[in-house]
Amino acid sequence: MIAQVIVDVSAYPVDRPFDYLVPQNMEQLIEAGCRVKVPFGHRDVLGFVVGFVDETDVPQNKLKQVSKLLDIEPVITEEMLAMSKWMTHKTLCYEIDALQVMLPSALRAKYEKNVQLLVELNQIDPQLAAQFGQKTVVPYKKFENAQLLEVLKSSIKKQQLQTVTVVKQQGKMKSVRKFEVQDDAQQLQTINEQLSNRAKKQKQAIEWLSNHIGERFTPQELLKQAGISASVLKAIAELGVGRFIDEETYRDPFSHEVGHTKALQLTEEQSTALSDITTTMNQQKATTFLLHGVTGSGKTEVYLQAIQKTINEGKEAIVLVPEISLTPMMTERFRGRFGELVAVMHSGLSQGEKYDEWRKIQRGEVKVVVGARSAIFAPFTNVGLIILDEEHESTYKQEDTPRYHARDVAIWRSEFYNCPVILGSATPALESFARAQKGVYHLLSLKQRAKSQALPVVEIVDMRDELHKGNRSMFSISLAEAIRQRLERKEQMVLFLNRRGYSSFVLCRDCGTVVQCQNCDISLTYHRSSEKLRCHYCGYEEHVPTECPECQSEHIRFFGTGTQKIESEIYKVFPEARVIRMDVDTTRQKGAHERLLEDFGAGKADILLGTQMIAKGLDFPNITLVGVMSADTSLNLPDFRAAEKTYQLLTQVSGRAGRHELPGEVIIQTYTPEHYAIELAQAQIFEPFYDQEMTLRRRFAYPPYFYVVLIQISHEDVMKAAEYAGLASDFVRQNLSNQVQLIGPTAASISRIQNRYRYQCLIKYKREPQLNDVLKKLIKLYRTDWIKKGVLMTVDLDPSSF
Ligand SMILES: Nc1ncnc2c1ncn2[C@@H]1O[C@H](COP(=O)(O)OP(=O)(O)OP(=O)(O)O)[C@@H](O)[C@H]1O
Ligand SMILES: [Zn+2]
Ligand SMILES: [Zn+2]
Repeated sequence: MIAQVIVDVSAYPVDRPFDYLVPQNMEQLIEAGCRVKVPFGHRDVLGFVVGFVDETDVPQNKLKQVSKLLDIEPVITEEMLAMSKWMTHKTLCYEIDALQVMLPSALRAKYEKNVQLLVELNQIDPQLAAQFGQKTVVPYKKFENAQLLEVLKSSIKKQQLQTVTVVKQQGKMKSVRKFEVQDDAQQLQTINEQLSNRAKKQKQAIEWLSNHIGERFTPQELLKQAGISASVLKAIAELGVGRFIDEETYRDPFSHEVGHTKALQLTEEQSTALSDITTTMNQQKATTFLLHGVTGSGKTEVYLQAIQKTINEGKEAIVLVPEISLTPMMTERFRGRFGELVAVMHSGLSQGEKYDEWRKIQRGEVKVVVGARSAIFAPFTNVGLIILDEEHESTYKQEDTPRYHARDVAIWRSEFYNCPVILGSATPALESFARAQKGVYHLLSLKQRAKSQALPVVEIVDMRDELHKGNRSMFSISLAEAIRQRLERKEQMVLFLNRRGYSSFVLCRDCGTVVQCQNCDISLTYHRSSEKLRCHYCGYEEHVPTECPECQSEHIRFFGTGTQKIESEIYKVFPEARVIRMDVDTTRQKGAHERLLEDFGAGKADILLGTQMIAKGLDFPNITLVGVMSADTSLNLPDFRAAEKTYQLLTQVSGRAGRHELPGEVIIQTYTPEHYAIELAQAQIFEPFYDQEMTLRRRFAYPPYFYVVLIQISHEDVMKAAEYAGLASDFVRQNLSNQVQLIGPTAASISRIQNRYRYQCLIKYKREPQLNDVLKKLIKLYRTDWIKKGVLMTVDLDPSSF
């Protein structure tokens, strides 16, 4: 028996299956999709068994044996093996990368395998039973050493036993150091009385702590709440007032219970959409739906009821949400409906937690997975529905190899299972809407909000006028007035800071010029500590200018985009306001995201201030005002999708207002009110924006009219980078048809990153049957030759920006 193995070595000549002899004692155990260890060169490497052959061209004396079988049940299903072939072709990656991306990182890391007893000991094979003794979980190694793997495997098939894998956590369990006040009030009093009156601070501390017996605090909390310093704390701990402990912080991925929800009575539009979807389910037809519904139209309820049907039929559903914001609120809505049947997968989970969720999916213990991009690889084997919420989000595209788009994987899987895909959004990607227009996708529209509320009224404020009127504050007169009203009426509001693209930059308030790096096509970042502007890509620095390089105005200054700065400004202007700030700083801690939103939902603050992470998915009844501090920051990105992204963001964030009974209002502050993306976001109707943007895409030959491929070449030597970029583009030109538009080689929009010069060529094409083969040959050239000369090349068949 000969196994074909893809080995974990990313190098060109290795990107194919290798033949290995399967030792006799492994023949009954090994299956396609199992991981193995095989000798490669002078060492053992990890590999995946992808198939078996009877004969091989490898001469007998060169044929090596599989050294170790790592799984007796496959971790990669037949479906995934087929998918990895497709992905390798579609994204031009190594097959090993395609296989690895489908597995949780725990399966690539160190782990320990155990075998667990599921039935009474006397029900299983006596040889196996002997290994257990008094225990119910014993190391897998014991069975391996006793050469019992075949018996074990058949016993697992009968569900008498199961393998359980414990990830060896890198580093220790996470914990925080806390002070636990002892719980004997009497004793505290005694300690206090015995203390000399001179130890005033210690006495005060003990008195305060006497009201908190048995409670735990971090030293920081004690300092903040009771003014107890570290040294005082140490002293009283020695007296026996309490003790320091390490409290475990990571537990359940869900921080609390969720109440159960029932299916809502659907609106007419919702039920039409749902019935179109269920019809294709009944017909077992792979159909991709674009569910285009205005913000607050109740797309989620449509998802929930479609999933219910999927579960009723004994099938499974995959729900993707963008990593950035939806996870806590969204997962709650799914858990509220489907309870224990839901697994979650997002980057906030520890490696071990992720692996546990993955196992629940693999064992079929859950029926729904809600997760970020990589959850599209959930190892379900009877998928009945796949949903991509906010399908336009660029995070669905992986920017590293394998450069796959979750939407493409979803459609591939739906064809495998003959089930529907729902792409949902209020602001679909242009590509998706174009496909729906052409009938490739089936368009479903929700034009009304679920409770037939009006969309909020949007006002655009020209910040240049504000300055000319003498208002130097970061709040326009309109926005300040609107905030004041909400505070009076005790309604809630969202203040949104568009930080996509850059953090803090210098902007001329007269003409709107932003100071850019002289080497890179990117704005410079302001650094307060050194009072300098620095380029985050190439390191270029300059002093903050005193006048505008374009119009010589003196009104050029650091534009305070930091949320902290806005927060302190709010407190200055509205001292009574209660603010919750949500940005990378305040959400770093696990669970912080949920907690802040919960507090806001419970009315503990008037203003939710934040960045991208608050733009979507929020559904709070009391929000009646959304303020956008500066709309245009994302328009300056070197990206053909900059306008589209800005429009999407503004529409999404506007959609947070007035979703329930109270009407909503939106105020968008901008320095470029005349830009169509901003003007059209005011109306919140997608089609006019779509038409206008499509006109431009056609004129400049961008997607969706043309497909694009981006080839990037980098080298430490600028001449070499240019030279190889030239070779790459010549190669493409000579081998493809003359219908292709080739742009470049040019210096990349960010021309140097970390001392590597970057050149790029852009291929635009409509139909090019040879494309993949030609690119494969180019990659071969690179992997066999150029790479040795210090060149790095990447090929992206669907770049999201360039
Ligand atoms: N049929 C219905 N009857 C009553 N309320 C509904 C119905 N469908 C949805 N809702 C409610 O309307 C609100 C908006 O729905 P939902 O959040 O699902 O909209 P959405 O389209 O996903 O919005 P967005 O894209 O803006 O996040 C929610 O509070 C939801 O509970
Ligand atoms: Zn630079
Ligand atoms: Zn200027």
